[in-house]
Amino acid sequence: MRTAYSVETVRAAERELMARLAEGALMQRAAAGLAAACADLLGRVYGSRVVLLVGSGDNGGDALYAGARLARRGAGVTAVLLAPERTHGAGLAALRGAGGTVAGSGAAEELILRADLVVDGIVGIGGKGGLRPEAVPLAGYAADSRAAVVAVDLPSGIEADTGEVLGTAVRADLTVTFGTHKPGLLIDPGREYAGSVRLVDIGLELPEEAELEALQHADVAVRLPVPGAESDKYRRGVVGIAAGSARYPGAAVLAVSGALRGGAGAVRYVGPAADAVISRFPETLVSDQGPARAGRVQAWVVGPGVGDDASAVAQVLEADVSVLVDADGLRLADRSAVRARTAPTLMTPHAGEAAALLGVSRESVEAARLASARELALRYGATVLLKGSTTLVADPQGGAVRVNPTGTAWLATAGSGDVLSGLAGSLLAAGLSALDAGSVGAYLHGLAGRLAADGAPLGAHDVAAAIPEAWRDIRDALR
Ligand SMILES: NC(=O)C1=CN([C@@H]2O[C@H](COP(=O)(O)OP(=O)(O)OC[C@H]3O[C@@H](n4cnc5c(N)ncnc54)[C@H](OP(=O)(O)O)[C@@H]3O)[C@@H](O)[C@H]2O)[C@@H](O)CC1
Ligand SMILES: Nc1ncnc2c1ncn2[C@@H]1O[C@H](COP(=O)(O)OP(=O)(O)O)[C@@H](O)[C@H]1O
Ligand SMILES: [K+]
Repeated sequence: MRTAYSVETVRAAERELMARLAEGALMQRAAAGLAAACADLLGRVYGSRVVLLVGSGDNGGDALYAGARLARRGAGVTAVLLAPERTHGAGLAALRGAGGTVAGSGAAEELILRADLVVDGIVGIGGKGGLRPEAVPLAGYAADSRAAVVAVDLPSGIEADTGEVLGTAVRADLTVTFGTHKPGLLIDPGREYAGSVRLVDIGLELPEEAELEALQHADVAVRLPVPGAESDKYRRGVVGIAAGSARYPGAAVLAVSGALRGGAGAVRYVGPAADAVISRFPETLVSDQGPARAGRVQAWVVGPGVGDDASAVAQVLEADVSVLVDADGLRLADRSAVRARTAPTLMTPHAGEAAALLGVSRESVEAARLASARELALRYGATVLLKGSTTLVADPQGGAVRVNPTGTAWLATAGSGDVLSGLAGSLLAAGLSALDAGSVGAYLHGLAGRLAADGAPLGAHDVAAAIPEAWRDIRDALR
């Protein structure tokens, strides 16, 4: 499991550790890791041109000490100081002692454009409210330069706790982060600015419960439902799909296609698209009765393409089994009916649907994904899977939010959300908790999307077809 902790938690762990270590030891650990990562990226350190962007805090101190290490290995290192009178003194002395130089901000543009490597030490976890005006041009020069850009701890200008980007931020090829990932490195839009992320262990002792968790292959593998010798189709779980309409029969077909590959023993379809479903997937059990009379299931999926069938949504919400609500179902679901449920509920909005439920703009959900997912979970008393470039899954009772690391923008294609709803619903029917079904479903779906796309456009049905390959890839992690 990859985890991320809030700034407050990092600060507390840092204080606790610093009390036991010699002064400056922690910064030396950070700087050593940073310098090693820069050297790896440069390939050849000797003779390379390195520019340090140095702010007024310890983030700038890290950059200066790392710069000193690179200068001792023969790099030409120049520091651009944003606040010369408040620069980390010992760090600056170390750089100068190693042969590094300091340039005024007037020389910054030319230096950065000619550099091989730019080290962004403008601001780290002490930053708030986006880049200050004096730092904005430097981010622009770094973006225009052919130099590799390495961010110290996090790209300056992204909010460490949320991934929000207020105005301009530095775009990094690599972020070298200390002690733990910060939430903003895993959640868009911040994640996009971070490039690849390298974690340097500086010995922080962190609490059990993280702010954010990203499942990895091994974590998913142990959660995948696998039939045993005693299994039969009913014991594996039956998932009911209430989806589709005369206008949108395809949504039903796609949700069923995901459900058939999600580990349930049987898929029961209820709705007006039974002919389309059966002709594509003859193994589906179909019913033309409403969900309340369709026969037993262990979990329901309701919503994809149902149009205005509020009755199907209301019937499903009354069922005493796990329920996944998606798409039209989100619009039609009565909030008090969702809140009154005692069995688990998983809601799967994209940013636009989440915005409508919260009564805010889509842009504000996209800018503050973590807060939006948490707020929705609280309001509805349901687990919320917020879809998009970094899919998040939040439980209503709090705890670590799961962030999905496997997505690909190729998944932004009509109907791929329907496949996800069937898939995650199937995992619910197989017995996973709402948090696990959502996060394991998103992980499989993202990986299937990557495998199916392989760098080229795909259709939603391709994602469903690639789920078994994704599943096998994950299972192999246990071998
Ligand atoms: N925690 C750890 O375990 C370890 C932490 N370490 C390192 O320390 C870093 C944290 O250092 P930090 O606390 O000194 O804060 P930092 O990020 O340098 O920024 C504060 C300074 O920036 C300024 N400033 C603020 N906002 C700004 C903005 N928007 N745009 C521009 N400037 C802005 C602000 O100015 P002021 O408000 O005072 O005018 C203040 O002077 C951390 O990220 C990591 O790199 C490692 O060395 C070892 C282990
Ligand atoms: N930029 C993106 N990067 C990664 N995944 C994305 C991106 N955009 C959308 N997705 C994923 O694609 C799927 C789209 O679902 P949804 O918006 O419900 O579309 P539809 O209603 O057409 O099925 C979701 O799983 C979502 O997380
Ligand atoms: K930084």
